[in-house]
Amino acid sequence: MSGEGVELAIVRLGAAGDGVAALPDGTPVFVAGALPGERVRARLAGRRGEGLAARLEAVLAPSPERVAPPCPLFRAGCGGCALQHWADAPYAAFKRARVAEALRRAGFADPAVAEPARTPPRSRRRADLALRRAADGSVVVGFHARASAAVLDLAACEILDSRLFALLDPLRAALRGLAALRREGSAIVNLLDGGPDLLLRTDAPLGPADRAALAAFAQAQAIPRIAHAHGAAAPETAAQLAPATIRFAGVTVAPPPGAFLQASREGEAAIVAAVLAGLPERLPPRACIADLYAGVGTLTFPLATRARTVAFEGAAEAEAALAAAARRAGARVESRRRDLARQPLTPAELARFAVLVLDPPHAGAAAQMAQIARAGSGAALPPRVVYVSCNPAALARDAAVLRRAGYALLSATPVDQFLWSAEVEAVAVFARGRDRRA
Ligand SMILES: C[S@@+](CC[C@H](N)C(=O)[O-])C[C@H]1O[C@@H](n2cnc3c(N)ncnc32)[C@H](O)[C@@H]1O
Repeated sequence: MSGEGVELAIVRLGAAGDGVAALPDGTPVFVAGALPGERVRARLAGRRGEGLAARLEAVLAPSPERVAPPCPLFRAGCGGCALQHWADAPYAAFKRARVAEALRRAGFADPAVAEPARTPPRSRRRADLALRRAADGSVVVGFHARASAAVLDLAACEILDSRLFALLDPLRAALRGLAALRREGSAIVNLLDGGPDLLLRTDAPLGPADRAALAAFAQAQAIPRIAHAHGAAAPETAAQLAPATIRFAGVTVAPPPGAFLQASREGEAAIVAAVLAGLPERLPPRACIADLYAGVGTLTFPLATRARTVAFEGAAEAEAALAAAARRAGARVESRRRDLARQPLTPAELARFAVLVLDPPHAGAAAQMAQIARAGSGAALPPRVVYVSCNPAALARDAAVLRRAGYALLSATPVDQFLWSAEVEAVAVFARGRDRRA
């Protein structure tokens, strides 16, 4: 069947942002670049999950919601964006619907889902870029092409913060002479308060000449820190001109190279605002908040302005950065390094907290949710849960556990942090027991 040309009627958009049609036998077909309501010609290109993938060849009847994509690389297939060709109103409604659908799947019949909090173009302050050395020795720096291992050179970009985009040309020039980059690598760049923090991962070790070149590059571009890792090894600092720091609720944190940050300042602000709005209006003086999957403290320090907060994080370097920042600032924060997949908080541990905040990775918080399920609906559990999700499928699974444990859904706020992608984040607030009726 692969290679066959077909005409398809697109009925909806799938979770990855592809148009979805059905073959006469009901098999779903996923067509990147096609929009709901369109009739398209496509070529079948192999299996994809339960269905088939197809390459878009022509839009025979375009949707009135189709718009000209703002970035020239979008048409070339850059994987940084999936939905630039869709009008803003249906695009925003799609993001909201993904969150509503996840909560419905969790068993909340008519979920109250707010309009998405939006983030502007050119505001992405964290990017994981692929590096490929070309045959002529030049280095391609960019995102992977959609559904392909190829890397598209980022000659234009509508999502990256312009300060990061401006760094790409000098980065290409610096990498051209870097012996440690033989064929391929990656660059994670985080825009911190003092400038871009760069973590380069390459396929050969760094020699003395490379170190000198990176130091000169850092100097010329006012980059506070460049770290390097060879393959999967732990990063080491290659050049440091100034402290690499970022502030959360007035607390200065020194994150490790490549640390997780919310993707944009605006996204972080929207998530923090929704998390704080999800706390009970009045917290008793001795109330304690648990912040699970705390990273370097993006949510912890804002939460600590409202009550004593205990942060749990599995990555050693992130937890150490959070703990050191809390100590220096004298914040109402206790920090614990803990692998929550192997050692989730038990029902007895959870019972001491007035609020449980969770911001798990993409896979969700299955082990932690199993503890909540184990506690049963009569057990003492935190009366309030604030769940920060970056994956509607995981939200659906985890919210279903909360519902069965007696939690009601109070609110849900989608956050569109990954502009023009199909991703959507959300802050969902749940309450139980007396708090449920408050
Ligand atoms: C989505 S990030 C959230 C970080 C932080 N809340 C923030 O807003 O920046 C998820 C965090 O979970 C941590 N994590 C992943 N798996 C974990 C585990 N099994 N136990 C504890 N932490 C884990 C990651 O290191 C990462 O810091």
